[in-house]
Amino acid sequence: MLLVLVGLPGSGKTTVGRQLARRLHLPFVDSDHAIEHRLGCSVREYFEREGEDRFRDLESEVLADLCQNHQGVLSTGGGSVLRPINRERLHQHGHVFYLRSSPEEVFRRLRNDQNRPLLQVADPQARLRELMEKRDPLYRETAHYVIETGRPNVASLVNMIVAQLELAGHIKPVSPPAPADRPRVSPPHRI
Ligand SMILES: Nc1ncnc2c1ncn2[C@@H]1O[C@H](COP(=O)(O)OP(=O)(O)O)[C@@H](O)[C@H]1O
Ligand SMILES: O=C(O)C1=C[C@@H](OP(=O)(O)O)[C@@H](O)[C@H](O)C1
Ligand SMILES: [Mg+2]
Repeated sequence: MLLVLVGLPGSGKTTVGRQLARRLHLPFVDSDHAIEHRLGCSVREYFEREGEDRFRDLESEVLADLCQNHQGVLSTGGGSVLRPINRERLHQHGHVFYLRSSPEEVFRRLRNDQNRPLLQVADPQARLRELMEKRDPLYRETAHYVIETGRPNVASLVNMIVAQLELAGHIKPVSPPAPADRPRVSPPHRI
């Protein structure tokens, strides 16, 4: 089984994907990490040195390989949906979850992050709004499920994905998370 996460940079694909894999006892891979492993340098470095087209070529190759050979959770890079062939492959091989975040929310998270080459511009918030406008339909086209990442923390998002998979009959009901992974509930709501 292949579970795929797509969404804007900063929507939580890497973080949520890793926790989801841990929860379901599945192998985890992030396509950007696989690319970095092949290159021996960071995505940002390669992107800036060789340009976006070269990066997208490599990204397509790595995604094709992972769609064929990886079983478990696959967190993608935010631009994985740009090429139609990637969208088709991901949709066909995986159960795809779109972590849908607003540009404002993502901006708050990534304000001080220098690893996203597309956001190293004078007005990253405007850039994120452009990315959202262009990519939201592409994420939707690729995905089987849309998960709104508004308020929930990482553990709650993992729970939502697990619940969707159980409901669709793709996995058997899994045991509740270990205490450390459980979403925190503030005291007035504790039962
Ligand atoms: N649901 C969430 N709530 C709060 N912070 C989050 C959430 N998801 C991710 N983050 C934080 O946002 C940042 C970007 O997350 P990351 O997983 O790298 O996103 P992506 O892989 O989609 O670019 C990280 O610092 C991460 O800890
Ligand atoms: O949105 C994009 O085009 C990109 C997102 C990045 O991954 P994250 O979505 O994990 O930040 C990374 O693949 C590269 O910098 C390009
Ligand atoms: Mg990531």
